[in-house]
Amino acid sequence: RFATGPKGPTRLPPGPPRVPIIGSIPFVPREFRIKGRGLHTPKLFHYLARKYGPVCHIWLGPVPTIVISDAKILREAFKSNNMSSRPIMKPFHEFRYGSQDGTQRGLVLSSGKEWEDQRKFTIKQLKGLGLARKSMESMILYEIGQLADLLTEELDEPIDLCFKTNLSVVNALWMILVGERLSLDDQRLIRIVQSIENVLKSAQVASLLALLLPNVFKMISPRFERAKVMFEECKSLMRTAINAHIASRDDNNSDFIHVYLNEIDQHDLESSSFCGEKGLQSLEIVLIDLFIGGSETTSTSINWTILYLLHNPEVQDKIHAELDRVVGRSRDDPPNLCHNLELDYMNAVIAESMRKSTVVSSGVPHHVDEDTWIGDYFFPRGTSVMANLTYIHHDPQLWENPEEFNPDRFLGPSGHFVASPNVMPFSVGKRFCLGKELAEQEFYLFLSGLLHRFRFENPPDQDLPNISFCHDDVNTGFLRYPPSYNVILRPRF
Ligand code: HEM
Repeated sequence: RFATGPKGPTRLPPGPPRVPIIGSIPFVPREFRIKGRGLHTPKLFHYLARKYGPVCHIWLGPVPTIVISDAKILREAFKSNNMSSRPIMKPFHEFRYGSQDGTQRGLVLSSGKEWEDQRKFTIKQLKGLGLARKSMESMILYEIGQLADLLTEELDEPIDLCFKTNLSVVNALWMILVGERLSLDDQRLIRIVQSIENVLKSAQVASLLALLLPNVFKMISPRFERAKVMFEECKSLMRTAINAHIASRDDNNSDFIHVYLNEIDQHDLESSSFCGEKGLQSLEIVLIDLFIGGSETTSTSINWTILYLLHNPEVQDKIHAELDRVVGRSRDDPPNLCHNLELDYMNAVIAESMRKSTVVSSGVPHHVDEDTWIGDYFFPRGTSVMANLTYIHHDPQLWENPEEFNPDRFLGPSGHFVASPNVMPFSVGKRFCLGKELAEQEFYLFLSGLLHRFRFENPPDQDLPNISFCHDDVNTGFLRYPPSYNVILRPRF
């Protein structure tokens, strides 16, 4: 396990004290502990960064977690091979065809050669399936058209957009991965979206503690059983889709499941994660990882952006003016990927929204495999490492008035969009989000497509929810959700 001295791992960076087994939890100030829901991780990590500096630690149970809150150090650290695996996450290996030692199938929680092989294959296939080709774009545009038509039936009245955008984003992914187009009221689609939502909501970061004390957690927490049921539901949906592909193997088919099954056929070495039954299990979990990784993240980012626009109507006016100038005002010609190059203000709004919302607020934990120095900071073997992305996105040394929603910070002197390396919602380094390119394209196409068709307004009787970071009381989980709100859609033409 970790490099220990008589009092635990040697040379940990600064951090709060701890007691045996439950670690630093008793020393976490009350304001960051939310009854029944665990720790408010984004706020707690902010507090740790301010109190203990850019690299500090906290004991979440019996294992120390190092929290990196500095953009430069994070880039260096996550570039290292020594920090690109995941901590052993028992008891979740039980859901994911894992072994007793906690190793598991799939992309998000696997490590070593299995992770490398699965990641390399998935990235190659996502590209091959058309990320760079027209087909992917037209699939997403079709979904946006469907969503816009559905929303047209609910114009001029307050609606909650979240579930609808989520349905649409999952449907686009379903088409890309499974090769099947579902209608937005298809009961299967609704079940998939609900199951993914439930898995994510039951997997709070606070249950990190649970991961670290797996047997205690399993015995006492109803959350574990709930998460297990939800995950099994997702698995059965994926297995049905895989079996349907196996039953009708068609060489003209080029969706993800099809190419993965072809890959399984190429492997007969038992040690390979693509071999035989293990390959089929890997495919199931990879699909779930892609759906879980790619659905709520994208739709939640869209929902944050719409809320920022309700707070800043002048920003929405500028977007509309730019869309009218670059794209025009015809329903038959929605914004596409070529327009993106000319939509500087839209790109600035997206970057600012990604910065402010940071939907995956602390990334996914990494594991230190070998003692490692990053500059002056020592990372002992066996510790977990988390990226304090929300803090980096609000770091006053990087951002002027970080609480302000100000897309202009990403415009150069001639009004062109200038990206910043310090906006890192997809994390950085060896393990950065493998869906980044797809997510960026979807986010841009959905947002610009909806804004092309509609104007978003705050219902007259609704007080806009407070969105400042210190008022965020809802977020204890892996994802940072916006507070719930309604919106009125007005047609633009
Ligand atoms: C706005 C949308 C998204 C955001 C903000 C986001 C963010 C992230 C972050 C922060 C990580 C953790 C990286 C790390 O461990 O350092 C991650 C991992 C991952 N994401 Fe995304 N993501 C998004 C969309 C997507 C999409 C569309 C997909 C796929 C369809 C996807 C699939 C994954 C997978 C499979 C991983 C695990 C990668 C690995 O462990 O190697 N994500 N994402």
